[in-house]
Amino acid sequence: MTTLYKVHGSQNHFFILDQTELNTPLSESELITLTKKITNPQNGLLNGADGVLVINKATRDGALAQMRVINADGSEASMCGNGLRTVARYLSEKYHQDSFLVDTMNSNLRVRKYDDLAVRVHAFAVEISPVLFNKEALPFQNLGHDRIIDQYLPEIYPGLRFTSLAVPNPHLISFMNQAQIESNILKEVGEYLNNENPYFSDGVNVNFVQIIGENQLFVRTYERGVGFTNACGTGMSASSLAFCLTHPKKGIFNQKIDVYNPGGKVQTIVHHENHYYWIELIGNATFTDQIEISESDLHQAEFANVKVKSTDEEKYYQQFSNHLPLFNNLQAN
Ligand SMILES: N[C@@H](CCC[C@H](N)C(=O)O)C(=O)O
Repeated sequence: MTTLYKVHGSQNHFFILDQTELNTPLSESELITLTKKITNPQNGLLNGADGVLVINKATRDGALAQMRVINADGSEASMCGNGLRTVARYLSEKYHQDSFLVDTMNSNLRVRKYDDLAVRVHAFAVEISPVLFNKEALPFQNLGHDRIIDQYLPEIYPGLRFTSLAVPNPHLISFMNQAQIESNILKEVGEYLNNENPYFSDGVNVNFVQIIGENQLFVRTYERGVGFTNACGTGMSASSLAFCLTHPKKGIFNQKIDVYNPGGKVQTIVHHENHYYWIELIGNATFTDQIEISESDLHQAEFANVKVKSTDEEKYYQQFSNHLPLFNNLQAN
């Protein structure tokens, strides 16, 4: 038997699979089949999820373990901010360390245990980097720009200004008012750019942002490989950097920014050091369920005989999020 964990960061839900605990790790095709099946909101396990976070032995020196991110559609993402917080917690409890490096697709990233946000709402802070703006890194084409920072892009949506950056997964960000953020525009743009299109050939995570006040944002995300999600950690981090760059009177470098989302709230700190940007993402790492499954059922993505044990952490997370202020009709509480 082995154990899977159902977890969330700001209600961005994942299953954690620790391949180092298995006698035979899942093959690539088994991982994709498992992810597509277990994350399905209708027929998956525990109402599905946005992806599977896979833990392997580290491949880079200095890291405690490797994290891979498999999106719900079976594609692989280079990073996942909300997911990294939950993996950081898992590894912290497994190896009894509070501060360490996690090996991700492009680099080792720093993670550290953070003060609980409320009673039984455990939190971690994680590094989001490297940050890239060039069109090859996203990638984007046919837009007439090498970098997109606060540009009108009528090809994508008339009247909106966009900023695009990779952290290192790709994001397209637009600042807008409450009516626009609550409208159907995100669905339209997100679906268009995550299907065959002339501009973002690998798809892109689309983040629509409402400025609430100084160092305060609300972010709504259409996620590549997933669709609408309650929260996207890399998206909220990329949006915070775009905020500091394009609205410097309200978004301040090196200060905490409150980032609200339909699933709760995180905080970010945008750093600009030696000509490099990096973002610290701070938020909950909530473990809702522990799932016992036999290795052969795991290899076959068969869930009929699993044993699920729920924790009490969701109740405490709900108490925490019920006390957050409401800014629009998109928030869950
Ligand atoms: N929700 C994640 C981002 C997951 C990756 C994304 N779907 C992609 O393909 O880039 C987060 O919390 O950062």
